[in-house]
Amino acid sequence: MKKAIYPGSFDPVTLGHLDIIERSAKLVDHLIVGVLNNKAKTPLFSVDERVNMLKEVTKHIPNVEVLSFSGLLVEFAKEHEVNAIIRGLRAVTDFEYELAMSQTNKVAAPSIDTVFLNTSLEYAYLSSSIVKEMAMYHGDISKFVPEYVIDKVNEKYNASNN
Ligand SMILES: O=C(O)c1ccc2[nH]nc(Br)c2c1
Repeated sequence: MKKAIYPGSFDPVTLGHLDIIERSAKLVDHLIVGVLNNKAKTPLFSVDERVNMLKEVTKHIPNVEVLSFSGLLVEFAKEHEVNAIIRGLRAVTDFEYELAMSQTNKVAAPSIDTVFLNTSLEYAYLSSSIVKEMAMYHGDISKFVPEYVIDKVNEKYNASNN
């Protein structure tokens, strides 16, 4: 059984992330979407909120499981006996960091390879940070995130403006 993990912060999940998830799920028997609970950062959404949004927007994909994790990705990957870590590459600028991370992870877990998927061109510019910046200034984010996520993001900024 081929298992992979697609890790990220997903703060919030974007259409770019969902594109990678849908395509990755076709490549393996089971895909874990791993939501990083990074205590060093202050995300807009709690880890539970991010997990719940991902569960909702991936419920149409039967072989996808959404889990959160703290600490090292490779330890979580070993614990779940995955064969591969999947990462999306939007542009050349992503590659330097991703290459360093994949090489580090390979040393830490030689049995686990990192597999890169090119982000679809329509989402190559997209990031969670851009979505949050647009929403902060009440821009239209409907082309950037799944429909279920639109209101969740806007509520965060409408609440903070009151
Ligand atoms: O949203 C982000 O910050 C982010 C970062 C890096 C990324 N690579 N592929 C995708 Br989709 C992607 C998204």
